[in-house]
This record gives sequence, structure tokens and C-alpha cells, in this order.
Amino acid sequence: MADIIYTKVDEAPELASASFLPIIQKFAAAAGVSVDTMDISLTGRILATFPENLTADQRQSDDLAELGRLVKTADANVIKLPNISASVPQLKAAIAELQQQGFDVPDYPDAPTSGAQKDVQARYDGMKGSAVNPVLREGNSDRRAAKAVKSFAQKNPHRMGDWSANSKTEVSSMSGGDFFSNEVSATLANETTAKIVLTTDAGETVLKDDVTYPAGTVVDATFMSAAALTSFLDTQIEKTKEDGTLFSLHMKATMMKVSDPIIFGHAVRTFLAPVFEKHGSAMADLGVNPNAGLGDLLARVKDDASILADIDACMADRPPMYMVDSDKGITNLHVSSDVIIDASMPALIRAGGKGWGPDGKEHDANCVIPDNSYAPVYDESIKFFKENGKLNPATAGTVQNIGLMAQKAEEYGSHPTTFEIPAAGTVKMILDDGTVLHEHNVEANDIWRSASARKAPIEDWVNLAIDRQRLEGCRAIFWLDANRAHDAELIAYVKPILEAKGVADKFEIMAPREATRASLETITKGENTIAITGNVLRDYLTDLFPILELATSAKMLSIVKLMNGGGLFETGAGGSAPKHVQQLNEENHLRWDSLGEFCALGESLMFLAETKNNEQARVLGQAVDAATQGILDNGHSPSRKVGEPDNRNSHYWFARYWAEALAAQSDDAALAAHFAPIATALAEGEAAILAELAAVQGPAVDLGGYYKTDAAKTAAVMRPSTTLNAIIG
Ligand SMILES: NC(=O)C1=CN([C@@H]2O[C@H](COP(=O)(O)OP(=O)(O)OC[C@H]3O[C@@H](n4cnc5c(N)ncnc54)[C@H](OP(=O)(O)O)[C@@H]3O)[C@@H](O)[C@H]2O)C=CC1
Ligand SMILES: O=C(O)CCC(=O)C(=O)O
Ligand SMILES: [Mg+2]
Repeated sequence: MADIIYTKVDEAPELASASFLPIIQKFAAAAGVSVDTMDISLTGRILATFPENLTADQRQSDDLAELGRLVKTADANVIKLPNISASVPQLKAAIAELQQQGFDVPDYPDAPTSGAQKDVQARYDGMKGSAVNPVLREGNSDRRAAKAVKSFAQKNPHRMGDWSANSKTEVSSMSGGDFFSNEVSATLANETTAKIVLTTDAGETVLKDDVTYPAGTVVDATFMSAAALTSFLDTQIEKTKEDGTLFSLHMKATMMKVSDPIIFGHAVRTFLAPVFEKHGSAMADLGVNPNAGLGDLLARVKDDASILADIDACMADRPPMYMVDSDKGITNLHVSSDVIIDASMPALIRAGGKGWGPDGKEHDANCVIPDNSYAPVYDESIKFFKENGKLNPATAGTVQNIGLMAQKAEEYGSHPTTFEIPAAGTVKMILDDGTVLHEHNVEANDIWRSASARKAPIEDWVNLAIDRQRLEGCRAIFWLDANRAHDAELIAYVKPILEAKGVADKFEIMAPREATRASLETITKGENTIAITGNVLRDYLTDLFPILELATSAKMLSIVKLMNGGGLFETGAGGSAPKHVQQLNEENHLRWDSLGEFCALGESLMFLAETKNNEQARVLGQAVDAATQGILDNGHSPSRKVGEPDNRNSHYWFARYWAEALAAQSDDAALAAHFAPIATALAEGEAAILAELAAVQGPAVDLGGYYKTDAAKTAAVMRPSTTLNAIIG
């Protein structure tokens, strides 16, 4: 096993790796540090899943499973880049591309009939949504802006949209019948197994058997009423029309891969209700499944003029929709993974409460977030900015996050215990001694789910928060709502630990709405605060605050201190940025900023130094920090526009500053001597390298694929400077 594992992913970050990884490997080798890749890309995972369909040459090892084992060991030192969390349309596109490239992987069966097809679907469903992060996240989350990054943002504040006090933008959530209002929760005294049973007029169905919980696990159960949801959506569609705003739905269909595509499907069905009423059976015959989105629906009915005419008539009567891409007519309801709440809501808030409409212009929006558990965070943020005006990134303090994440904590681990209820009845969660832990009366189509959080991760999370607060000395708030069933159980863990450690006076506990306001007030004053949250708010807040403070979450330090002693260094909270790939394809400019990778690399090397007593790794790591600082101080981050320096330029500068820092340091004479000529060559080659990088921009390029690019073609595009390549090798 290599000292450091650098993940092979998809889309923009993977393109960046084609340029950056050779530099990392070359520099690390000088200190005897090995850096290897493991493939967690969507196509890599598909190929690893169907070996029997592939030739011996085409087969691929199951790197995700291997990494899943590694992160449970003290040896883990993994740099994890963002990967695609695939919706079904993305999965199908990746399958089609592989087939075209000569890989005989099976089609995704939409409506499996045979056992074999059901097996294929189950194997694909295992790859759906956020299938990677939960496997690797065997620790809690520590995300914050490095000091250099934060002070750069303060000195170079990004543009922020203006807020008007009479902006009509608002958040709308259900008034009841949602996950929030139906939640029950209990902490288990003993280790136990449990089963989930649905009882209807037709009898008993075991929805899930043999779930095991260690003692001390907090186990929740809740459901969303389908009737309450559709009536809420109906009301919101009407209300949006009356208000003259954009209808926008924000959810996390990738992470909440069972529940949220169903909720999304209800929105598609409700928005097009007259069409479903009239053409329901014809559309079903065409294989329409509203959960797959409007994009899939339109493709399936494209040859039926009467359905299309009724869709047009219905849309004309509906409020305008918030658009993903107004030029291409891609709406909010096209694909469930196109609008991901953690990125979409902050972008809208940063823009002053504006979203893009079908006319290609910005408008106020009705942000429909059906469930009330976390919607108040966005609602309160919007209210705060309406009252106080936009945040000033030049003076704002920062919100750091310590998030409960380990061992599939809370909602993000609930997929195996989430069910769309087939018929009215009762759902019971029954423990092995026969105790009924939780019970709900449900109707057909309700979404019932159970989530849990284990004792060891909870205690680790509280201790991580105590350590962080001690280091920062700033305000620290547990975002927990004493009136919410699950949060009350967590508070019962948090308070005694704080008291036992004598630090209870350093922490506050507030419900998400109050904590949002308190945190915005704190950073507006230029002060810092730590948000100590559950798993979902970890995700939401580590986009919300960075996007307001730094313009993007991609620049964040994202450290997962693995519970068994290893380290996982995620590169930012940002995703895979499909738009960036499109720009590279069209005009050979990659605007992806690798700052997240630079920060993660520095942390990973320092971690190697600590855990393996590797002093040369420490020297390399310190020099990485100097190089990152150099990129920021000298303005060598990528530009967004073709013809201007891009991702590849930033890698050249990074290599140069890294080599210069290594040559200049005096802790390790051998490394200094090794890097002195490299630093000189990089400096002397500057004019040639920059000219070679600039020369290629403009024309379209061919990478030989989107989901699975051709390695040689990608290397040629991403490493166009022969002068730089000669130095890096
Ligand atoms: N940790 C993970 O593995 C994550 C994976 N994803 C996956 O990423 C894909 C896209 O998701 P999406 O919601 O569009 O979110 P992204 O984070 O990919 O993109 C949102 C926007 O943020 C900006 N951005 C993000 N990272 C960078 C960067 N390094 N440099 C410059 N700008 C950046 C870009 O803005 P602009 O285009 O304006 O420059 C981008 O369009 C999905 O497949 C999703 O599943 C998403 C989140 C996390
Ligand atoms: O795993 C995913 O799909 C997304 C993860 C994410 O958004 C985050 O961790 O911030
Ligand atoms: Mg996120």
C-alpha cells in the first residue's frame, strides 16, 4: 500500500488530476513518499461490479471496497476528491458510454421482471447516489477555511448580490405531516437487533430484518405523508403564481437517495397534474416514472403530439420555473440531481435571493423545501439578509464546522431503512426482545424511514468539538433543537460530556433557526464561530457559509479524523462541476480551482509526518503550505475565461513555489539540494511554459469520453507544455 492514496474520480477534478498528480508524484518520490491512485469514479465502480461481462483486460478491481477496508485502519492516508453521486439518468448515460467504448455492461433495468434483471438493478442501485462518501467517512468531519484562504478572501472580496428588503424570495415548508413533525427517537440501553414490520389489511410484511445496533445507539423513526406533501406542493404552485416568483424545489436526491427522488417525483407529478390525469395510462405504457424527472418524461413522450401539446398548455398555466440552464431549457424538475440543496440554496442566497428564470433573467424565487428539519436555516438566512443587507466578505468572520458523520450517522445513513409504503397500515420497529420501539400509522405512498447515530461517533464528535473550541477560543454552538425528538437524545449525550470536561460554559446549544441568526450576527461583527452539527447540517453549512465567505466551498479544508487512527482529507465540499468539463471540451479552458487539493495535500503530508515520524514528509508538507500561500499572494488561481490562465497554469506555479520553498529550507539539506535545480529549471522555463499553455486554449478538444475519458487523450490535453513535462518527467 502506498503512503498516500489519491482517489481517481470523475469530471473536472479528475481532469485537474491529469495535470497535478504527476507533479505530486514526482515531488513526493524525492522524499521516498509513494502516492498511488484508487479508482472510485462512477465508471470504475460500474466496471468493478460486472466482471463477468468483461474481458480479462477490461476487468477492474473493486477499489471502493478496498478503500472501505483501509479507512478502518490506522494506516489510512487518503486524499479524496469529489466524485459523481449519480442519479439514474447519470448512471444510464455512463452505462451507454461504456457500452459504446466496447464494455459489455448490462443496461439499467427500469422495470425488472426476471430475477436476473432484478439482480442487475440491485447492483446498479448500490452505485446510485452518494455511494462513495458514506463508505469512506469512518470518522467525523472538521471543515474550515485555512487561515491563508480566509484572509485572501477578505483582501479580495468576491461579488455578492444585493438584497432588497422587499425581495419576494422566501422558503416554503410543510405545516405538518413531514419528517420533522412525525419524528420519534430513543436511545437503546443494550445491544439489539431490530426488524421493521408493516401491518396492513392484507397481513404482515417484514420491510427489514436483522438491523443491528450497539448499546447507546440513538434510533429515530419518522415518515412524510404523501397526501400532506402533494397538497402542500399544490398550494405552493398556486402561491408562486400569485406572487409572480419562480417555483423552485431544493433537495438532496444524491445523499437522500431513496426518499428524495420520491419527493421529487411527487413534485413532477403535481406540477403536471392535468397531464397525468388525462394521459396517465398512456404515459405509464411509455415507461414514464416521475421520479426520473421531467427530462426523462419528455424523452419518453416525444413522439406523442397530444401529450406534448397538453404539457405545453399545462406549463403555460404554471408559474415560471427556476432553471438549471435556461439556454437549453433545463428546468428545476428535469433531473433530481441537477438541483442539490447544499449548493443551490447558497448560490441563490449569495445572488441576493435570485434564481434564473426561463427568460434567462434573474428573479425572486419561492424556495420549496418540503421538510422542516433543516429548512429554517435557509429561511432565517434569507430573513437576516433582507433585514441587514448582504454579508461583506471583506470583514466577515468565519463559521467553522464540526459534523457528526462517522458510521453513516443520522439521515445520510437511512437508505436501507427507508420505505415507500405500499398500503395503509402500521409500521412498527420491533426489538429482539419484542419491545415495540417505534410505531406509526401510515397511508399508502407515505415515505417511512429510520435513521440512527451510534454512541462512539457521538462521543468522538463532542470531543472533536471540545478540541477545536480550545484551539480557536471562539464562540461554539451545538445546532440542536431541544424540541426535536432526535436532537433531544443527542443533547442528553452532549451535556454530560461538556460538564465532565469542565467546558460547559464554552458552548451554547440552539435550534437551527436561532443558531443561524446567532452565527450570522457573529460573523457580521467580524468574529468567528464553530457550528457543531449533525450530518445533514454538516453538509448544508459547509457550502452555505463558505459560499458566502469565500465564493465557493471548493477552497475549504475538509479533514476526517478517522476513528481508528487514519486520516481522510477531502478536497473541499464542492462537487464535480459538470459545467467546467463542458467549457474544457468546447474551448480548452479548465476553470477548476485546485486550491482544495493543495490544502488537502499539505494536511496529508503533515499527517504522514506525524503518524510515521517521516521528517521529510514534514518538510514537503510545510513547503506545500508555502506554495499554496504563493498561489494566493500572487494571484495564480485559475480564471473563468478562455484565453486567461487556467487550472494548468496554477499547477505550474504551484510546482514552482513548492520547489522554491524546498530549495530554500534548511531542515533537510538533501531535499534542498535535490530541488534547487528543479526550482531553477521551472523559473528559467517560465516564458516557454506559459506560452505553451496559452497556445492551446480556444479550440474544442476531444477527451475520448465524458464519464470515462481516454487516459492518453486527457494527458495530452491537460499536459500541453513540453517544457514543463520535461522537468516533471
Ligand atoms: N463530495 C463529493 O463527492 C460531492 C460530489 N458532488 C457531485 O458533483 C456533481 C455536481 O454537483 P453540483 O451540485 O453541480 O456541485 P459542484 O460543487 O460541482 O458545483 C457547483 C459550482 O461550484 C463551483 N465550483 C465547485 N468546485 C469548484 C472548484 N474547484 N473550482 C472552481 N469552482 C468550483 C462551480 O461554479 P462555477 O461553475 O460558477 O464556476 C460549480 O459549478 C454531482 O454529480 C454531485 O453528485 C457534489 C457535491 C459533493
Ligand atoms: O456524497 C455526496 O453526494 C455529496 C457530499 C457532500 O455534498 C458533502 O459532503 O458536502
Ligand atoms: Mg455538500
